[in-house]
Amino acid sequence: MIIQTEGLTRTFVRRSRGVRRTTLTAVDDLSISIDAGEAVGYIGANGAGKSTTIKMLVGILVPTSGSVRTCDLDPVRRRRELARHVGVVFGQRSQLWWDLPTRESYRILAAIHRVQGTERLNELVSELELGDFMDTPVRQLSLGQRMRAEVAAALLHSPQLVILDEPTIGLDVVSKQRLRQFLIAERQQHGTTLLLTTHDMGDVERLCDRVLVVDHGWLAYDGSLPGLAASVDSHRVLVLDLDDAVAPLTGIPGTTYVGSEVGGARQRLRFDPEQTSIAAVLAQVPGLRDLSIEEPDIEDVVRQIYSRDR
Ligand SMILES: Nc1ncnc2c1ncn2[C@@H]1O[C@H](COP(=O)(O)OP(=O)(O)OP(=O)(O)O)[C@@H](O)[C@H]1O
Repeated sequence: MIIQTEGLTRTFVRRSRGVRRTTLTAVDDLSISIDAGEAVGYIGANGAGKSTTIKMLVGILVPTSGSVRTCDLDPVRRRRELARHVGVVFGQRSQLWWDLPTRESYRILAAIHRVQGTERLNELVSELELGDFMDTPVRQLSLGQRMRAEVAAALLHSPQLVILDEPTIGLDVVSKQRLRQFLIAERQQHGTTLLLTTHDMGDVERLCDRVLVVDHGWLAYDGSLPGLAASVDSHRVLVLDLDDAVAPLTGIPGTTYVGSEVGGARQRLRFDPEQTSIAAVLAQVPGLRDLSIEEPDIEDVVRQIYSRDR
């Protein structure tokens, strides 16, 4: 097991107007297990408790109660040893030296982590396409270049676990794609475990085979991405193209009429796969020319989970 938490909880005491104290539970009784080689998306609204969890996983923050083990170590007591097994990328914060040429940061990091030889660095430079700006000071890099450089910095010591906090924030489509492809390949080649927080559902769809949703500090969902869609009211929608414009197709069992276009020649019906089958619905549709199915939009699904009351 790479990450194991049991009842992990962290509270913060806040003073309002200097006198009254309120206690905020940022992470609430979190129990999760993540196996070696998994790729897990950790998602939740702003302030849901994602960063607080990550800080406890890497030993920056001490839990109020409960237990946590990362790479089989107690992160607070064995923080330095843990750093050898974990790479962390914080989208907003840099671990590179701003005024030095990019390559110098790698030289320093290689010394800190006692990385022998240049084989790993060469691999990262080639796969993340860093070659063109290795001699450029970090502060002059574009956001996309810098993010790739950050990922290389976090992975230079070949960590077992890579934690990425908003790795694709602000990146253009091509840079996002490149970074995602790199992470997929890194995981395949080295069996690296990935844990990423993101507000970009594309990251989760492309990179993760498991998703954890945290809501006000507690775990609202743990499972696959398709399962997440099924866990809320997210029925699929049948889009029917008909030979002729007809009156709204209301009243087909197991379906709800959503709307029509082209004067009624295209109609949308929401259906619940547990109540009816597509075949049964189509048997009642006159003059069907074409058909498509709209899957639930994952952003909508997540929005519904966030807005759900506890
Ligand atoms: N050092 C602190 N002192 C007091 N409250 C804190 C502290 N750190 C975090 N919090 C509070 O704990 C809650 C969880 O914060 P956290 O940063 O973990 O959320 P997050 O899910 O990472 O949010 P975001 O998506 O905005 O990064 C928030 O209400 C935040 O204000």
